[in-house]
Amino acid sequence: MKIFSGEQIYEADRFTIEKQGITSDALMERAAMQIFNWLHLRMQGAPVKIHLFCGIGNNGGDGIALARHLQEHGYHIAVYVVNYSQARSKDFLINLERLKDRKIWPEFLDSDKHFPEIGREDIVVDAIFGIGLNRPPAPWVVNLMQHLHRSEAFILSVDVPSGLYTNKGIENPDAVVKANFVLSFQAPKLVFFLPETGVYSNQWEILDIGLDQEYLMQTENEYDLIGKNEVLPLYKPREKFAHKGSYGHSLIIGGSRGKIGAVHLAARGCLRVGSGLVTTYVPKCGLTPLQSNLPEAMVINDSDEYYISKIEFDITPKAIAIGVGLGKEKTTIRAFTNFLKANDLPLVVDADALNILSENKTLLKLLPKESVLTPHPKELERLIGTWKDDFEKLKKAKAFSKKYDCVLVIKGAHTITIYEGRGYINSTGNPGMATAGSGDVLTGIITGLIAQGYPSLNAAVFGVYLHGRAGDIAIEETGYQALIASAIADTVGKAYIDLFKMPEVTQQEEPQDETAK
Ligand SMILES: NC(=O)C1=CN([C@@H]2O[C@H](COP(=O)(O)OP(=O)(O)OC[C@H]3O[C@@H](n4cnc5c(N)ncnc54)[C@H](O)[C@@H]3O)[C@@H](O)[C@H]2O)[C@@H](O)CC1
Ligand SMILES: [K+]
Repeated sequence: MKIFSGEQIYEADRFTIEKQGITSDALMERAAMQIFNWLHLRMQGAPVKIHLFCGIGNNGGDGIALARHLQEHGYHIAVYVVNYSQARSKDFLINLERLKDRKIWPEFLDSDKHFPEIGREDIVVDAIFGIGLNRPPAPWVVNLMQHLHRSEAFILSVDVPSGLYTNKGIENPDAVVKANFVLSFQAPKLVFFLPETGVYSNQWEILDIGLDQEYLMQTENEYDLIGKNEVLPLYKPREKFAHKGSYGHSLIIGGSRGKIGAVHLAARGCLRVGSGLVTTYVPKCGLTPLQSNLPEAMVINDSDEYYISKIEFDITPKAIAIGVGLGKEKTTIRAFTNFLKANDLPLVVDADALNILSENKTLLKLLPKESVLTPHPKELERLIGTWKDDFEKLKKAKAFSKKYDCVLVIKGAHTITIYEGRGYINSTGNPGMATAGSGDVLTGIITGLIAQGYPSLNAAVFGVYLHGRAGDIAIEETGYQALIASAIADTVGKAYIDLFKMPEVTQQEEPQDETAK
């Protein structure tokens, strides 16, 4: 699913209005109607008090129009205009008049003197700011936001949690509404997926307000949200007359004393994702545990007992992973450097191999084209330097990926894969996956996909998706806390099967009513 910038959404808005020959007010009416339908379907007329806090721009206009529909259906509402500016939008004013025509008189708030009482069981609709926020909210508006939070009422934000910018980070964490649910128009917003801003939109859903499909299809976007529909075209089916050699030989180099498990987990993910053959390259101490616990994997031994000291092998793998459990012994750094100088096979670089690269940046130039690097946030910081907010992080990550022609997989709640100036945001996974070895499994999965002939970028995007989906399926049995990395690897099969499951049929929403009287 495409993610658009704020400007692109405004442009889509203008384009739609012109092409469909409608007014901007009609578009606002669609938006309000969609939110109303969503709420009405769930509330079924329940006598819960709904407090609507509406700004003076179009986000506020959406809220005011929603208030009218709620009132017409007998809901118990209270409407407030958060009067932070006199520059009211045209469509806000049109809807305010419609409200007054129905004898609904909003309360105007313009200081922190009289904030309304809100019960814990009430619902708050946050339509204070939308994607038009362009400067910090006034202090009294920040206080109002805190008042909303203190009420502990359920907060439903319209389009975005008020106070979030679409193109920069947060200046004051108190100046953003923490939404329980966000109903966003037409396309998800990038801020929902970034670690600093994503926490303000706990759950979200997209409402289709009929923006022009042609515009949406043709507009080049920088970020995509990756779900089943996006990965299905990447999937390579197995051939009837294939043999294990057809699906590639993966080599996993890593491990050190006490960290052989990391190699085991990577190899396990690699096997489960379908690599035809998997060989591990480990210090001598890794031989017995690997051979006894993972008989499907072959083992090549380093000459050193406890550390990788020389990387030499006489096989020709189709993909190599390096770094899991590797450690940073001097002898290992030397071996890694020599390996990089000689190697031209596709690489997946993780963990200590990334740390060695960060400390010896000249080595980065030795990476083969389209190598996949899989840093977690701390490893990323060591590679690209610090950042002031997530937007700057993405900018720096793109520049790094361009400079070294590598696919950068930024691991997190929503892992983002960066390549050629674009970002692919993963939608699968859960907090249970923040567990030891989960990243090793991912490294193995991506390597196994490259070995099977997937281009690096596809392997990264698809691998991250499968890894997250496996975690999502696995927690159905284990819950978050008890999920361990080997279970993620062992559930990759179910994640594959799940790719071809039809979505369950959801309840039909009520038909739209676009008549604004
Ligand atoms: N195509 C779409 O997506 C549609 C968007 N609509 C709504 O329109 C919203 C955008 O509306 P607007 O552009 O009017 O902007 P907002 O309603 O987000 O903001 C209100 C206005 O206040 C001003 N402002 C910004 N920051 C301020 C601050 N800190 N203090 C005081 N004033 C400030 C700005 O000039 C801005 O235009 C969307 O988020 C959405 O809710 C809908 O009405 C329907 C169509
Ligand atoms: K809002």
